[in-house]
Order: sequence, then structure tokens, then C-alpha cells
Amino acid sequence: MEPQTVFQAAPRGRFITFEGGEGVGKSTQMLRLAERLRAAGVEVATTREPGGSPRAEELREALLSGRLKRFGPLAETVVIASARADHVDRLIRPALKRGAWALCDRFIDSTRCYQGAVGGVAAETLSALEQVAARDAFPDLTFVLDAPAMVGLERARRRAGQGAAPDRFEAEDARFHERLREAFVAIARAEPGRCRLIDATQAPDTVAAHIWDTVVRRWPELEPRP
Ligand SMILES: Nc1ncnc2c1ncn2[C@@H]1O[C@H](COP(=O)(O)OP(=O)(O)OP(=O)(O)O)[C@@H](O)[C@H]1O
Ligand SMILES: Cc1cn([C@H]2C[C@H](O)[C@@H](COP(=O)(O)O)O2)c(=O)[nH]c1=O
Repeated sequence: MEPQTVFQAAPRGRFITFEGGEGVGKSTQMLRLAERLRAAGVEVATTREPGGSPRAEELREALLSGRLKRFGPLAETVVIASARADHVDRLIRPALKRGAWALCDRFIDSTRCYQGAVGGVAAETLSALEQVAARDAFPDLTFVLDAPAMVGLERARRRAGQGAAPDRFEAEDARFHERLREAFVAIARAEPGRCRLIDATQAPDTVAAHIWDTVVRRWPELEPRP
């Protein structure tokens, strides 16, 4: 009998994303989770979108400055997808390949909500661009942090300090931000296998505890029993 070649899957880290409207606490919670994972002995890469790699950060600056707004949501979507392709190729995929966990502040769901649900870009277009940019790097788990739009915007304003100018999206009106909130909640409800909806009006420690509990239930090896 011919000896069989056995292909072993390369070890792959986990990919967790944090989503939601402005100022709901995504970066805070991403950093808190990273800390706990590192304490559990996991190599972690934290990153963000748009951005995360030097070239993608250049595109982030163009997007958030508002210079691209006049080209419309489709053009912004294509720029975000270009930034994502570079970010995934240079940072996320290499991290996952070496077995590290990648934690990302915003990813495909932000595009689906900002450019899709609110911007009006067709779902098929978004899906095609996701396949091109993310390819094999889709999130294993997504935390959707939910709070009234005004709560998040107020937190973001306080963080930026008095007199700081809002960016391209923060400057949109209250209805824009409420529609975003509805769109994020709809995604969390439509994809319960991947997404966890978290009440982000709770204290940071409480939110962090819910997140850790979810992660440990999903990957119990993080807290081995004696
Ligand atoms: N649960 C919370 N309760 C009250 N304040 C919070 C909470 N979580 C974060 N904050 C504070 O709110 C501000 C925004 O938090 P953070 O930067 O984590 O939000 P974000 O969702 O990443 O924001 P953005 O969408 O602008 O990137 C920060 O000053 C942070 O300290
Ligand atoms: C990934 C992504 C982001 N955006 C918007 C959402 C925010 O207003 C900014 C990013 O700023 P943050 O302070 O880092 O949250 O960009 C978007 O419109 N579409 C996207 O795909």
C-alpha cells in the first residue's frame, strides 16, 4: 500500500474583533482582553481599522480627514477595502499563522454598517470586497458593544478634549449614529454564532468580565482546571 501523505493544518491563532458605534469602549475593551490573554500566556497582536499597517494608516488619514467624502460611500468603501487588504496581508494573517491571537478595533462589520446600512452601498458589493480583502481572515468572534449613540459620542468628545474637531464620521448627525447603532445590533442578532452583543453602558470592569467569560467559554483551554 502507498504511504499516505498527511497534511497537517498549520496552527492558527484566533481572530477577535470589537465593533459598535463611536466611543462605546471598543479600544478600552480590546486592550483589557489583550492584557488578560497575555497573562494567560497567549501571544497577542492588537490593531485597528481603518489602519493597522503603515500604508493602511495613510488611507485612514485620508478617510477620516473627510477629503474623500465628496467621492461618496462607494469610493470610501473601496479605499477601506484597499487598506484592509494591506492590513490583513501584513499584520493579521502573519499573526494568525504564527499562532498569535489578533484583536482588532473595528473590521468588516463597521464597513457593513457605516458604508452599507447607512451609506447605501449594496450588500453584494461589500461581500465581494470582503472576500478580496479579508480572504481567509474572517473573525472567529466579534463583540458588538451597544450603547445609545449619544452616550458613545459624549464619551468620544470627552476623550478628545474641549475644542477638538470631530472627524469625518463623528461629525454626522444624531440620526446617522442611531441608524448605525440599529445596524450593529441587527448584525449581532443575525450572526449569533460569531457575535456577542454586550451592553456597553455598564462599567468598564463589568463589560470586561462579560467579555472574558465569553472568551473562556469558547476556548476553555485558557483556564485549565487542575
Ligand atoms: N464602560 C465605560 N463607561 C464609561 N466610560 C467608558 C467606558 N468604556 C470606555 N470609556 C471611556 O470612553 C472613552 C471612549 O472609549 P474608547 O476609546 O475605548 O471607545 P471606542 O469605542 O474605541 O471609541 P472610537 O469609536 O472613537 O474609537 C474613553 O475616554 C474611555 O475611557
Ligand atoms: C473600519 C471602518 C471604520 N469606519 C469609520 C468608523 C469611525 O468613525 C472611523 C474610525 O475611527 P475610530 O476612532 O478608530 O473608531 O472610521 C468606517 O466608516 N468604515 C469602516 O469599515
